[in-house]
Amino acid sequence: MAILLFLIFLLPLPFFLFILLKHGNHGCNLPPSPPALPLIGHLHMQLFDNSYPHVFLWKLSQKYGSLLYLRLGCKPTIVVSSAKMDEEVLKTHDLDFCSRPDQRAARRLSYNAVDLTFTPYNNYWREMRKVCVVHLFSRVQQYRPIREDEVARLMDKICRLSDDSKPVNLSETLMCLSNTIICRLGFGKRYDDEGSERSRFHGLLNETQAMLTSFSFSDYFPLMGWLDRLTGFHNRLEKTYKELDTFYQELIDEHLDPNRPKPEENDIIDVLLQISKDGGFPFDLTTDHIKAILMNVFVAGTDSSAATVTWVMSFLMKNPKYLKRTQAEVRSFIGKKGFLNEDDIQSLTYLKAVIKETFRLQPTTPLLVSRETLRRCNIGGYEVPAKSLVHVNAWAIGRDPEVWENPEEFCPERFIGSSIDYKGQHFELIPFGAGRRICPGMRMGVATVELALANLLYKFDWEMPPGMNEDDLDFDALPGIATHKKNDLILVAKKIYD
Ligand code: HEM
Repeated sequence: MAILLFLIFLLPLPFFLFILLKHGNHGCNLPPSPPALPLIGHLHMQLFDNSYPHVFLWKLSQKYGSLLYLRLGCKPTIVVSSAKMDEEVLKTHDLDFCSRPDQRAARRLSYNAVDLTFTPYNNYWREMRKVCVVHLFSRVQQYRPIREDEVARLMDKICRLSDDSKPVNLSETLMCLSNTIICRLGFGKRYDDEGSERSRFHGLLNETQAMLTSFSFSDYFPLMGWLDRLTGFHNRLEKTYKELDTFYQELIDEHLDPNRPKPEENDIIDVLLQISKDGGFPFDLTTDHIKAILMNVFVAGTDSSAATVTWVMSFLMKNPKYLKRTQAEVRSFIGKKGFLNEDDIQSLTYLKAVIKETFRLQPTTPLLVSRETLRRCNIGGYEVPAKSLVHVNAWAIGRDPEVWENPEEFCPERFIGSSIDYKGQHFELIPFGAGRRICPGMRMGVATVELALANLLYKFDWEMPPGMNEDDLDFDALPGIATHKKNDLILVAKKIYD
């Protein structure tokens, strides 16, 4: 089968050569690049390297520089790996770099890019971003009761496990927490922990993430898109699309049911249906648009916060000195409170420093900040072709030796008294990206991370399961859009008071 595929792949060789010549160097001064193979360019390199994509690209940048050129099939690709270069790309030249690549799975699952995340930069994106920021992402405070209620329920669940001397699978419980928060604020539903609807949602989310990160021939060899049918990519994508579409349609139908009780707080579907009814959007806001935005909120909003809290807990367990210090700060409320709310958290400067340090160090896929150049431009003395795929490697930037002292160390103190934050003004720390496309859900994401983490440390002491110690903690990551820990983080919680 593999040989057959390879032969089929070689058939349109003349077309390829034509395209390569068309997209070739043509004497332009491209950034440094490793040697490439004919046709596939550098696509094979990742295949034969066992490292994670962020580590693999970082290693290449150490050899070729912080602005690196790769050719992935027919797609010119730029990799950015230093604070200085990402400032060039995300600030100085943001307008040239603020589009998104047209990728097959993303296009299909976003109803032909009528969403916010996968839409190219144009007037439509600007209007869509405005509507989403004003009506959805600014509602951080309105959704505060949902976050506080869900974190309180999580604490109760961990208390019960602690009473029964059972270990806590933090990776799993934190995923459940952020899924539940998104389901409640997205479509006003709270699924049972073990119910079939929850596993349906979870399964759909995993499949969507898998499709968005799977290899498709059409993304790198536009004339070979038909090979996606032979590899099974096409059928899998269509199946995922149909299942997701049915899921969204059921939710929208429930919201349109005149007998539905009026909710206390409008969820995202309510808000979008209202905008569509009022005509408050310069383009038609159809059901497809609403479904596409829901996909963005699910994909971007669920895993990332859960993954971050799990990484923070892993780093703290590995570094007990910092765990104790964070707990000491959080526990200044003892005797006054049973639960820390979002007001209490504002004063927790050390906890915030720990979160920043985790953002700097946690494994992050370079896919997260994936852009496309709108036009040909000059960066750092090099030319970047129009329609280049751009990967900004936030993880590599977090260890840029020009800005970080001892970049390998976990040291939250580096942020105490420092003005550096992750809000898009400091290009050495960009977990949420920067510039026009910066994550609009940052405040929502951070609110969940801070609240969950503060209460986990406030209410419990944490230990490794019996027979294990901190040397058994690993920091292996899973590939995906949000980078999760490969092995679940399982710890024992000890209640510090009743
Ligand atoms: C810890 C949590 C989160 C992290 C680390 C994160 C990270 C990111 C990053 C790196 C980008 C790409 C930015 C760029 O290209 O410059 C992004 C975009 C985006 N994020 Fe987040 N995010 C988080 C939470 C959320 C949440 C909670 C939501 C929604 C409820 C959300 C919605 C989005 C959307 C819609 C975009 C695309 C924006 C556009 O293209 O205009 N994110 N996020």
